[in-house]
Amino acid sequence: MSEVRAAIAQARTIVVKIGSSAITDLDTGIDHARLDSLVDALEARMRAGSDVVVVSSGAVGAGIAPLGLKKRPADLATKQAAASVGQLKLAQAWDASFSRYDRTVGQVLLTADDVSNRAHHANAQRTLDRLRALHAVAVVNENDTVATNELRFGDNDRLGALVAHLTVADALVLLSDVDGLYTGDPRKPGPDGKPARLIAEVAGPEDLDGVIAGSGGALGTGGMASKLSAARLAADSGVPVLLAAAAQADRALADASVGTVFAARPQRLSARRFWVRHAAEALGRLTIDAGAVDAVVARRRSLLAAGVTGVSGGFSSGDVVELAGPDGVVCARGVSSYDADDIADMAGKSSDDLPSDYSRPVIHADQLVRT
Ligand SMILES: Nc1ncnc2c1ncn2[C@@H]1O[C@H](COP(=O)(O)OP(=O)(O)O)[C@@H](O)[C@H]1O
Ligand SMILES: N[C@@H](CCC(=O)OP(=O)(O)O)C(=O)O
Repeated sequence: MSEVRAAIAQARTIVVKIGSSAITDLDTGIDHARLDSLVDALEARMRAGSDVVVVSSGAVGAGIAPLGLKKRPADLATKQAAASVGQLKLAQAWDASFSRYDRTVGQVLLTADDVSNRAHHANAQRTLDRLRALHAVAVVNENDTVATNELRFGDNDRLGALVAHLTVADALVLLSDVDGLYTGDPRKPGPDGKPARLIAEVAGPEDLDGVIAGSGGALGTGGMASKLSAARLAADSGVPVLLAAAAQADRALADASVGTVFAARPQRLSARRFWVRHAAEALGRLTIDAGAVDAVVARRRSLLAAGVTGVSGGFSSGDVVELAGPDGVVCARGVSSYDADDIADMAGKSSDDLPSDYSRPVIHADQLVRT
């Protein structure tokens, strides 16, 4: 067995994210039989000594049938109404299923701000830790009914990876309706007419060359692209990932012998750099010239005012901003040393031409993370 599979099989704390398609059905809502067999596998893993945190999608999926809707709603208000009906049913279903084992369940609904704001972050972390200490299973989802389009996690694969970071988990398991990562969408033939192939292990980004990450099913949100970016996020925090079918949850959780595994980077990013790169909301953008892109990306230098060509957003010093090159492509994120208005005045000026109050770099190298 590969080292990555062994690490996942032996992980002490494990976050298991379950996709909508694994536990809900458009016509009938929650599939209780499938949920029960998932809980059987989760309970077995807990009895073997692991702490498990569940990230469960399915609120919108579970609300569709009770509201008499025919398909996953596209507009925000109906999606939120469906989530409000469905989340109640989902939490009840998890509770009922775990109660077969006398196991207590706690519902944790997070908004993006709970993770991007460092003070709230500590709060969410404490709640998850305390539930774990009290031997209750946390069932986490996005607080869909209050989240707006601008401030969302985007999808629960990302939420799963962020929760893995928050709980300093040793592994993240993504359970879906597909049994792993394929070279292309397994529902379609590849560009060469041949069927897509399952990839057993992704050691690094080079193994993803040529892979086509397609969209999801009728109930899923992000499709394969969101799973790949969640795997990258988890890798940055030192957490290996297993992507497998929910129907194979027993094997996925018992010995990680199915699906696709993604290796973690050998050294996890520090909590601060992880926050700058992945968790914080960028409150503005600095456009920088080609020389500054080279300094920041290739030479890992601080960003000086001379290389800034444009400023957007109403951010303050201490906020996270994106850096984009002349082509508009974001190349880094960092913590700004100044307010947006000050940078607009400083832009393009060399350090010698700036008053002494403005002698610090716009973003210090220690506060910059390449994307
Ligand atoms: N390269 C790929 N490998 C595997 N599945 C893929 C790929 N491209 C697209 N898919 C589709 O992504 C779907 C899973 O995404 P999604 O529906 O969002 O799942 P979930 O609800 O579990 O989050 C699969 O059903 C599969 O058809
Ligand atoms: N928070 C949403 C889930 C969004 C989502 O990412 O769904 P999925 O792609 O099925 O994991 C819900 O509970 O319906």
